[in-house]
Amino acid sequence: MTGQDFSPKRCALVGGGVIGAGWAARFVLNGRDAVLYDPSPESRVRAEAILAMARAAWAKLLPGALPQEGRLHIAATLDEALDGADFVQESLPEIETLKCAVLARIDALLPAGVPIASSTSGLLPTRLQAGLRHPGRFVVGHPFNPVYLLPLVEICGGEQTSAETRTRVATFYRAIGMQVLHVRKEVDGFIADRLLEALWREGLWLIEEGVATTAELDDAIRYGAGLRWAFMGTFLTYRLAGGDAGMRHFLAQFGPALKLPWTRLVAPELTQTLIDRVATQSDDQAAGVAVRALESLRDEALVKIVRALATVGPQGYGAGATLNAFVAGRATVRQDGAPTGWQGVVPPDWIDYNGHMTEHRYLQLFGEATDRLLHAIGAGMDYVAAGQSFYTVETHLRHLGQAYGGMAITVRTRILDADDKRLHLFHTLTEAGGDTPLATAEHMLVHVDTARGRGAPMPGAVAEAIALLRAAQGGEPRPEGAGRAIAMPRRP
Ligand SMILES: NC(=O)C1=CN([C@@H]2O[C@H](COP(=O)(O)OP(=O)(O)OC[C@H]3O[C@@H](n4cnc5c(N)ncnc54)[C@H](O)[C@@H]3O)[C@@H](O)[C@H]2O)C=CC1
Ligand SMILES: C[N+](C)(C)CC(=O)CC(=O)[O-]
Repeated sequence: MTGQDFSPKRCALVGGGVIGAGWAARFVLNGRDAVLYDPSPESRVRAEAILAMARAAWAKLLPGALPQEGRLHIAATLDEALDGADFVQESLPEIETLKCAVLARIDALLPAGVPIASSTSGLLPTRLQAGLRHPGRFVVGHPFNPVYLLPLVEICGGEQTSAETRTRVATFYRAIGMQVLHVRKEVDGFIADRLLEALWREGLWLIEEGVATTAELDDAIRYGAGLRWAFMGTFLTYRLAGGDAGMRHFLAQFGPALKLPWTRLVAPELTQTLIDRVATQSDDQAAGVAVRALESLRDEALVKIVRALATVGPQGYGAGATLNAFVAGRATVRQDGAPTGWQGVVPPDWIDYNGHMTEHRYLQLFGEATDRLLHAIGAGMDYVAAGQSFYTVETHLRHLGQAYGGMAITVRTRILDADDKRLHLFHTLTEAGGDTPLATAEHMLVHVDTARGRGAPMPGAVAEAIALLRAAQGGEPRPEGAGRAIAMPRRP
């Protein structure tokens, strides 16, 4: 067994604070049932509030590709949460003794094959798994806040973690849109938190020394390095800072500064004076804006950054590439031969001054529906990277009704015709569950050898996939409106 087909349906969450509730939202939005246990009386309200925020963010992050939601259930006991669970994500407070005690109970209650992942920010998995009867199924899956939007998750196994557990958990995280970073060697704080903590230590020292305030430290990041970190990180950025000679010149020029006493990297003592100073500066910085409002600002910015990165280069870049791969991976073929088309909710910023979905969004979502069909016939991003693609050469769009903000809509795609170089598609947009077309789009696509920049016959596998889809759609009548041209109505 390789673990590459691991796809849990019922996920237990143990601990439902910031991180546990964030995981629950990601699971639910990916069609998994999330059963959360947290003795805090606030856990239900918090989990529902975080799910509502996550739902709003995903509607903007993935318009058209929203999966069918799973259910969120709040369990009264740990036993109830674990009953029938096929995956467990532990997000208890960062206290090793507490985690070990609860993990031992989880281990005792669960069948041996169910993986258990811990969200710990830096505790060593070898220590957390030491008291378990089945330590091989335990692994660290360290996420980043907000879990429902940031794709990164670090996977770190302990000495007894099985290779199968790592693969299974990584497979599952990828399937729910995450970017897995395997930590090669067990180390306190893993990779990302060691970097974040170094910055945080230095920041606290600068505050104690009176060099900068919390707001100034944040400005030093968000107007500069933070912008480039979103897509290149430190090392690729520094390669570019080395000019044409790249990293070698960078190291030669700036390496000697490593010997200078620039950074302290030693956290100052958290005295009451320092705590008060940091907290007061943070209150001033927030200027009375509530945490919820800051969270919604953060989510809006993250969604826009990731969507922008999805349009960089042929396949998207950084987190944008992860998003594209996630969306493409969701495109499958239904039993009736139709690719699972675009489905989602019309976001509020798609509405124009007439109160309807604005014109160019129709073309966007019909274009995305075309991309899903191309993925389904084996002509997705890998295909494009390998030098072949389909170009749209003609489009006819009809507006027959109105889509409004918040309306759940779907696009269904038909292959009308195909030959060795051409693909003739017809998309129909309806309200979800309805039959009345609100808009249709007819496209002619040509198969292209992109390196030579000219039309070329499709490879056999793609032609076969098209033939299979057409055969499956064979019984359906030709859609009304197919082949129509724009013309003035005939006058009597
Ligand atoms: N907050 C963050 O930015 C991040 C935290 N983490 C890690 O995630 C874990 C959880 O952290 P947060 O969610 O921030 O903490 P939190 O304090 O927001 O939530 C912890 C929750 O655990 C619950 N709890 C306590 N004892 C319990 C028990 N016996 N059974 C079930 N629930 C219990 C508490 O009621 C609380 O709601 C920690 O290991 C932390 O290091 C990981 C990534 C980021
Ligand atoms: C502060 N923290 C160590 C809990 C942070 C993380 O673990 C990751 C994050 O979200 O920054």
